[in-house]
Amino acid sequence: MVIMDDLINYYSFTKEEWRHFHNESEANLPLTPSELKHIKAFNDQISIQDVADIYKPLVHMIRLQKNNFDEWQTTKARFLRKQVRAVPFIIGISGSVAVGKSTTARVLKELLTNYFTGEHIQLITTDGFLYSNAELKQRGLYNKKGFPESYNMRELIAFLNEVKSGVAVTKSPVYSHQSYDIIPNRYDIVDRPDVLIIEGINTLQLPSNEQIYVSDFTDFSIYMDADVHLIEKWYLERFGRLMDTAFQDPDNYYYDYAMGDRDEAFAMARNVWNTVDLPNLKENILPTRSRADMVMHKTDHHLIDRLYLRKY
Ligand SMILES: Nc1ncnc2c1ncn2[C@@H]1O[C@H](COP(=O)(O)OP(=O)(O)OP(=O)(O)O)[C@@H](O)[C@H]1O
Ligand SMILES: CC(C)(CO)[C@@H](O)C(=O)NCCC(=O)O
Repeated sequence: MVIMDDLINYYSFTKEEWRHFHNESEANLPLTPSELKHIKAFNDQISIQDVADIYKPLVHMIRLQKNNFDEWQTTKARFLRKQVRAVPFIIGISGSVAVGKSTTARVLKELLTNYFTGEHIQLITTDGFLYSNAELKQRGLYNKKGFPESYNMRELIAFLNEVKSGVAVTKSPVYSHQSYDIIPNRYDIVDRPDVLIIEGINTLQLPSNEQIYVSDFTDFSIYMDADVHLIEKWYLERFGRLMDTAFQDPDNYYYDYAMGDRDEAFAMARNVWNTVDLPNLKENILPTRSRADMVMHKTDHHLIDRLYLRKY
């Protein structure tokens, strides 16, 4: 297997090296109590040291990149004698199921909202573009949820095209982990954001039947990476936590498992990991890693130990 250090087109940094890449004024800005509260509210296990060491320089770098992006959009519009308009900057976050994409996406949203004063930052997940369970069953894909063919990529790309084109009120369908299905007629509204973060296992994929890809719309892409055995551990740990919380709700898809034998429930979860999520990681997600602008590598306790930044 190719490891990232082998790739000649990436800079590789330890956490210690990376944390020095900041702009002095921002580095001195402490995390505000309200930011800390928000971050802890959605994940009380996250390392706040990582938020300071990793995400603050990252947010500063994204600021510089977005400034460049805005300038080029203006220059290009003037060259083409078109009206200058704000074009959303889109950040894609990819990686395995349970590697921590949602957590990273939410931390980033929180920090961007605080540091990009006055700008409108939105976050969506590609989960909403999965086919419904009924449709998946009809297509013989029910046991392939998360695989490239289980998503309506055409709809996802049309959505991103509308967002980039400046269409007001674009609709992103909603997936529920509670019902394990798409919620009919429910949408998240994306309304001309300055930055849109799009999180999902397929944000770096190249579907074979499309001419245009999600990555054609992203301006910065991040791949969350970790050893597969650790990711499996996190998957099962999360399952255990959900067994004690969300699955206790009679409307939850996994309610019967939460009420039944615990070992049996874990055997089922292990089986889903081994037959769906792990093969998907190996066949369809990991091969997209070398297309990312940045790879964040995590180790025990979700701590980030290395970062890779594309040189060119
Ligand atoms: N930085 C972190 N610190 C501590 N725990 C974390 C961190 N990131 C993620 N986790 C935990 O790891 C598990 C998976 O994280 P998360 O739900 O963010 O993953 P995901 O990649 O979005 O997964 P999925 O694709 O299944 O939605 C969760 O239980 C989450 O609480
Ligand atoms: C919705 C996805 C595909 C991606 O977030 C994932 O969380 C999922 O449900 N995978 C299917 C197998 C499983 O339940 O883990």
